[in-house]
Amino acid sequence: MRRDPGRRRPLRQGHDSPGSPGTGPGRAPELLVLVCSVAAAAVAVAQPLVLGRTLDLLLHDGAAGPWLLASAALLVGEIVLDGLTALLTGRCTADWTASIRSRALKGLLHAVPDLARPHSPGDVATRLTLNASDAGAAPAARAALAASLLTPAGALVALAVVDVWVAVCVLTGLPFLALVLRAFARDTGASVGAYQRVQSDIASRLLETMEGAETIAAAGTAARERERVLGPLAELGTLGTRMWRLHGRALATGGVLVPLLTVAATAVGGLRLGAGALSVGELLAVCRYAQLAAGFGGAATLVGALVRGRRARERTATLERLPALAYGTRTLPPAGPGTLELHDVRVLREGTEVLRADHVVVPGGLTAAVVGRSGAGKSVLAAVAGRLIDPDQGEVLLDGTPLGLLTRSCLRAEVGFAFARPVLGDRTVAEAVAAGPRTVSPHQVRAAVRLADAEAFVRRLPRAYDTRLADTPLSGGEYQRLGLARAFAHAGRLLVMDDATSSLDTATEHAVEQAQRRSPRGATRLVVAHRPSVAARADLVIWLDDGRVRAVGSHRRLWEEAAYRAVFGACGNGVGPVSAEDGPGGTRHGRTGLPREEARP
Ligand SMILES: Nc1ncnc2c1ncn2[C@@H]1O[C@H](COP(=O)(O)OP(=O)(O)OP(=O)(O)O)[C@@H](O)[C@H]1O
Repeated sequence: MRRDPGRRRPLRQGHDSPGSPGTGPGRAPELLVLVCSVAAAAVAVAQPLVLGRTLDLLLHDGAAGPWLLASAALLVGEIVLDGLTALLTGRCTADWTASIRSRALKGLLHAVPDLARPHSPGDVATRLTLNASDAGAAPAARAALAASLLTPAGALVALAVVDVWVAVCVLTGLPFLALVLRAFARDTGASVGAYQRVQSDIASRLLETMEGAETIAAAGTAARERERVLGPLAELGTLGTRMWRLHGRALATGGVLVPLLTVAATAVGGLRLGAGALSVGELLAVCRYAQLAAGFGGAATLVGALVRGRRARERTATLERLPALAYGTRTLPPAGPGTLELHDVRVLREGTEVLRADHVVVPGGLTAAVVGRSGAGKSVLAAVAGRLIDPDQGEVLLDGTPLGLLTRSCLRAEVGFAFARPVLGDRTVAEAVAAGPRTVSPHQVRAAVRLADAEAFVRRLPRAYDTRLADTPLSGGEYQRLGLARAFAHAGRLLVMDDATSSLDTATEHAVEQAQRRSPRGATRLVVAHRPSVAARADLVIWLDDGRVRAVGSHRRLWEEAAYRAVFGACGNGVGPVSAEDGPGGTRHGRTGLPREEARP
C-alpha cells in the first residue's frame, strides 16, 4: 500500500512554533532606558552652560540666585536620572535575558531529539546561562550607547554656541576617537566569539566528567580527566588576555587623545579669554564641553558589551532555530485497536541509511518485539514508530492515519514511550507518574505503579508516594519501573518501550509484562528487546539486521535461522526457541493466527 509521500509533515523552525513566547519584551524597556539616558545626557550638556553663567554672575555681583537654583536642580536631576537609568537598565536586561533563555529552552525542548543531540549538556548550559545573560544585556547597552553618543554631539553643539573656534579644535580630534572605537569593535568581535565557544567546550567536558565519575574513579584516570577538562583553559586565557589587551589599548589610546583634546580646547579657550571673546564662566563651560565631546571610556565599554551580546545572541538563537516537528490537525477515531504500519520507511543519518522498513504491520493489541544486534536500528525504529523523528521517506500509520497528520495532543496521548533511562525530574513519586499528556487521578497513579511492579518499593520510601525523587536514591531498576508506571498511567493505543526494562531482573520483567497483559487498557506494544525471553513471549518479532528489517514473524519460526539465534548469542541448531520461555510466545501465535509475516532472509 503506497502512500503519497507529499502528505508527510515537514519540519519547521523552532521559533515559529505555536505558543512561542513572542519576540521578547519588545522595545519598551529599551526605549525607557534610551529616554532616561538621553535626559541624563541633556542634563549633562546643560550643566556646564548653567554653571558657567552662574560663575560669571557671582564674579560680577549679578543676581545669581535663580542660576544657582538651576545648577542645583541639574545636579539633583543628574543623580536621579543616573539612578533611574541604572534601574531601568537592570529591568531591561532581566526581561530580555529571561525571554531569550525561555525561547532558547523552548526551541530545544520542541526540537527533533535527534537534531538537538549534537548540543552537549555543557554547551546547552553555557548558552542558556552565560550567553543568555550577555545577550540580554545588549538591548540596554545599545540604548545607552546611542545616548552616550548624543552627549558628545550635544556638547559639540553647545561648544559651537559658546565659541566656534574651540568647537573646531575639538572636532578635528573626534575622527581619531571614532576610528579607535571602530577598530576595537571589529577586533574584539572575533575574540569574543572564540571565547564563548571555548567556555562552552570546558562546560561540556566538565559535565561529561561528572556523568562518568564512576568510570573515571574505577579506571583511576582522574588526573588525565582533569587535564582533559582544563585543556582548553590555555586557549581561554589567551583569548581573555587578548580581549583585555584590546580593551586596554582602546582605553589607553582614548586616554591619550581625550586629555590632548581637552588641553588643546582649554588652550584655545584661554587665548579667546585673553582676546576678550570669552568670559571666565564660558571658559569653564568650554573646558567641560571639551571633556564631554571627547567622552570615550563609557562608549568603549558599551561597545564591548554590545559586541559580546551580539555574539551571545547568535549562540542562543541556534537553539531557538532547531528544527521542530510540525503537527497536523487530525485526531484518531475513538477506540481504535492501535494497528501500527510502516510503509517504505527510510531513515538517513549523515548520508547513511540507518533504517529501512519496507512493510511492517503490527495488528492492534498485540506485542511486537524489536530485536537485532547493537546498532541494528532498533531505537531508530522505535523513534519513528512513535514519531519522535520523521522518516526521510515513507510513512508510519496508526489505525490508518499517518502520524504526521495528527495533532500534537492526539499523538502524545495515543502514543506512549518508556525508555531505559527515564527522566522524571525533581518531583514526588506521585507527581512524576502523573506527569504526562493525560490528567491522571491518584487512583490511576497507584494502579500504574502496581502494573510496573513498583508498589512495594514505593511504599518503603520515607514518604511513599509523596517522596521527592531528588531526596531518595533509587536503583536503576526502581527508577526504570517508575518510568514504566508513568508510561502505563498515560497509555494510549500504542506503547513504545525502548529498552525500558533493561535494568530489571528477568522475573520482574516477566511480572510487569504479565500484569500489563491482564490490564483492561490493552495497547499495542512495540518492545525493543535484547533478551530472547521477551522475544519469545511477544506476538511477533521484528528482526533488524544492519539497519534493515530482515524479517517479521514469530520467534519460534525465526529461531530456525542461525543468524537469528546469533542475535541472542545462541549458536545451537535451533531445536527450540528459549526453552523456559517458549510457551507463551509460541502458543499465542497459534491463537491469533498472526499476522502478516514478511520474511526476507
Ligand atoms: N542522530 C544520529 N546521527 C547519526 N547516526 C545515528 C543517529 N541516530 C542513530 N544513528 C545510527 O543508527 C544506527 C542505529 O542506531 P540505534 O540506536 O537505533 O541502534 P540500536 O539497535 O538501538 O542499538 P543498541 O542495541 O546498541 O541500543 C547506529 O549505527 C547509530 O550510530
